[in-house]
Amino acid sequence: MNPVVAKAAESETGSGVALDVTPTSEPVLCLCGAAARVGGRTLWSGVDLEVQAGEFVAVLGPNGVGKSTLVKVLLGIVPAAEGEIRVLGRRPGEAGSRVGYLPQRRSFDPDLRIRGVDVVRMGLDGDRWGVPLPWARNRRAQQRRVDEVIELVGASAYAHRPIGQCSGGEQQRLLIAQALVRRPEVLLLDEPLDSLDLPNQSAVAALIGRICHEENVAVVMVAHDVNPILHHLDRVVYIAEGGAVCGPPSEVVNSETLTRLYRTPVEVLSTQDGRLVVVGQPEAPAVHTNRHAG
Ligand SMILES: Nc1ncnc2c1ncn2[C@@H]1O[C@H](COP(=O)(O)OP(=O)(O)OP(=O)(O)O)[C@@H](O)[C@H]1O
Repeated sequence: MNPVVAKAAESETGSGVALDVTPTSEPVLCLCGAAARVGGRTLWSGVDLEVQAGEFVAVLGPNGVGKSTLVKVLLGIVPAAEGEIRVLGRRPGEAGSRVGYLPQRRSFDPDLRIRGVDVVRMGLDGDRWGVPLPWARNRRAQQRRVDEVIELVGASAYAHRPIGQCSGGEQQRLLIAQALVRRPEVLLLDEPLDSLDLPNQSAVAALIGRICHEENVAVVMVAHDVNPILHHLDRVVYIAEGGAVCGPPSEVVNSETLTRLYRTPVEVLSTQDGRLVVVGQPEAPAVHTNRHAG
């Protein structure tokens, strides 16, 4: 269930057996025997997970099982009921801007005049109510970073338009830019593909995969549908009433494991190009309540 972190290779020497320990980096996220309880109810327990820098991990499972709660536990918004949680070697909530967060999607009012570039900038100075830092040198550096991250997510063409006039996919890229603007080492994304059409789902999934692997950012992403992200993923965490399973997609995303976890027949098919397709996975509801706030 838990990925192997420490690797020790035994090598024969003339006088006996020596331990040649291969150095491995510290995991950026670590849950050990973690449990979450809300409203007096245990949502999940016994969750073991380690995430390394540059790994893309999806949190999957049916509605209401506690996927967003897992993200909130990592953020320190919801305290873990049991177990040990470390985020960049510290307790949840203590790593500050080293952790980027994109909450579950809220749509922007079409009449909202604030520009995409301003929304991205709020990732830098939102805690100061968008009032820029006074020093000109800092302002220039901030502007450069805002431009850079907008370029990174491919939003330059529309970043100066009012965000309410941008499409759902464009808004989502700008929000990802906002979450990235402080160069986080960990990015926590709560259903960033929700309510996007299929081409946008795969474009945004590819963007997140690229940021994760090229910028060495550890990404934990809550998702309902594994298909758009499957071929970018390093690991998945499946939570269901039957428990939680962590592992590489091929070990977790298979008919037997998912049928057991979902307690309903789920079939995983393999396409000619080696991609997995999940069929029969319980659908997300058409309407989401806004209980993710806070
Ligand atoms: N503060 C709270 N008090 C009581 N119950 C809560 C609280 N927050 C969440 N819950 C409940 O905990 C359960 C898990 O919620 P969570 O949002 O983590 O699930 P989820 O797997 O992300 O769901 P979805 O797929 O529908 O987004 C839900 O039944 C929810 O109603």
